[in-house]
Amino acid sequence: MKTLSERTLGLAEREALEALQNAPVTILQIGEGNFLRGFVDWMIQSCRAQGLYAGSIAVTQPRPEGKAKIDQLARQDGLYTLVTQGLENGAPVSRKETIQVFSHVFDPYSEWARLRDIAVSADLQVVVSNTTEAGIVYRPEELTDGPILSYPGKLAFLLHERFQAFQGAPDKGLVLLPCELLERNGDALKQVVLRYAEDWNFPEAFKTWVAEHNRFLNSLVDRIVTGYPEEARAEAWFAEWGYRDAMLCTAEPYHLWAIEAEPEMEALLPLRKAGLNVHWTDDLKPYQQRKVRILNGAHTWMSPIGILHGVEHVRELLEHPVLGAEVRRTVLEEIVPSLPYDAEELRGYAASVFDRFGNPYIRHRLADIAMNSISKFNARLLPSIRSYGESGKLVPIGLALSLAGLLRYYKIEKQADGTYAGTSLEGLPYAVRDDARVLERLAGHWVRQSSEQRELGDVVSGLLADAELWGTDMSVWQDLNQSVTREIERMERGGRDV
Ligand SMILES: NC(=O)c1ccc[n+]([C@@H]2O[C@H](COP(=O)([O-])OP(=O)(O)OC[C@H]3O[C@@H](n4cnc5c(N)ncnc54)[C@H](O)[C@@H]3O)[C@@H](O)[C@H]2O)c1
Ligand SMILES: O=P(O)(O)OC[C@@H](O)[C@@H](O)[C@H](O)[C@H](O)CO
Repeated sequence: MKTLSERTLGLAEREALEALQNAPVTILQIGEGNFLRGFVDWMIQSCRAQGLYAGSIAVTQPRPEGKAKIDQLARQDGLYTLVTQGLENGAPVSRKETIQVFSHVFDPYSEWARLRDIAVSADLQVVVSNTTEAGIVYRPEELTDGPILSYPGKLAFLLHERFQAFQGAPDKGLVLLPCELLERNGDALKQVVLRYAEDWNFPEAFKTWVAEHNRFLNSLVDRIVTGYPEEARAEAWFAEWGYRDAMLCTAEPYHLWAIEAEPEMEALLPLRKAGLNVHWTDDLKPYQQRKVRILNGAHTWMSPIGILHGVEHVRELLEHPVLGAEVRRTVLEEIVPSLPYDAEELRGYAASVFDRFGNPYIRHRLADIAMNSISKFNARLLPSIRSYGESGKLVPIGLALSLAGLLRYYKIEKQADGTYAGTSLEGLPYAVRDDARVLERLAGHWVRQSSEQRELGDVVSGLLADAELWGTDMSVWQDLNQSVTREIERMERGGRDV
């Protein structure tokens, strides 16, 4: 069977592809991952299909490891299939689209000059990225003629080239739209870019141009993009379509992009005009807190606990007689009251989130969500716990249970191959993926339980007091040590799962 490429397209699609390949590159995309392909690229496709957008996207991967995917996408002439499945206004929908938005697909490490040429082109207007939360970080790097390794470093270098090419012209600044799930992601990116500019002794005039004539927009993205489906489902689709697609991506119908900028930005990106659920807003915070604390908080509540109980997917957990009810109750009775917004509206949002989690067409693996759970816990659940702890109130049981589940999940040991693994409540091993220093630290806490024969309560207090992990000392919050210890003991006895 053939693989999706220009050759598998019909005549009209082939003509559209030719037009795309000749379109100006108005957007540079740093990131070949599932999320951008199931969200931003699909939105640009929608604008183009309605004749609202004439530009095209050049896409590169942010780090050397992404080369295989970029090469595959290039072999497919930049084409991939997006299947959107789920409930829309209560009715099932299943849409298949061939996304055609990429006019250039290349590896920036072997084609650095090509990336530079795009960065200094007068056509370029926007840079979008998604490099995970780990991508927007400062790591000291030597200034060379390129390639620059990190994403913010690349951006600092490329903006400097652009600044020089246009002699700092105010109207040649770019709009930067990072999609990483970091609070105020635009501000974070700008800060790191300016730090590289400082390190590399770029002139003050450049830093002023970056700060004043480039727009680093803060935004909040919301869509569950589950990437390549299970093998059997993919194979069934390929048989039906008559071609294979290694870049196939799946997503839910729901989407929201809240962007802190004035609605006039539509002149650049006509997203609302295209009928997309995009909100230009002057205050992102309510969107951010609502989504991260409710949707992502529920995900991070259920992943460690679910894995410990042998549950594999989000929907399966929601259907679990004990855990499903408990996660709903925790969100509605503990997380919602901890947020400073209209409770009715928040409950409505939570209900829509549970509907999305119950989407029968997508299987969202808890093991995928569980990656980097410590930083996720800190961003998603800890703020709710803190709002009780710091006001001297008892941390309610569902939130204490989330912490108990997390700590028990990270009861890990280093394996011969350098990876870390834990053991589920049923005695089955599972792999734990997180930052190397975090894993070492957590394994260290737990190893003391056996080597020094310490009580579980002592290990839990040591863990809660470890501000290196949480950025705060949680052991000072009323009775939290006791309730977390009690929940771990109860879990070990199978107490909540009968
Ligand atoms: N998938 C979703 O449902 C979803 C929804 C909203 C937000 N997000 C955000 O998108 C991010 C990526 O999700 P995805 O589904 O596209 O995953 P993915 O694995 O398909 O893509 C990850 C991307 O990040 C890059 N990357 C990974 N680690 C990096 C690092 N240390 N430095 C630079 N680049 C790095 C990879 O090269 C790749 O481009 C998530 O971390 C999350 O913040 C995902
Ligand atoms: O993508 P991650 O790994 O940062 O987080 C896993 C999920 O919580 C996340 O992808 C949500 O599905 C998404 O944020 C929904 O918009």
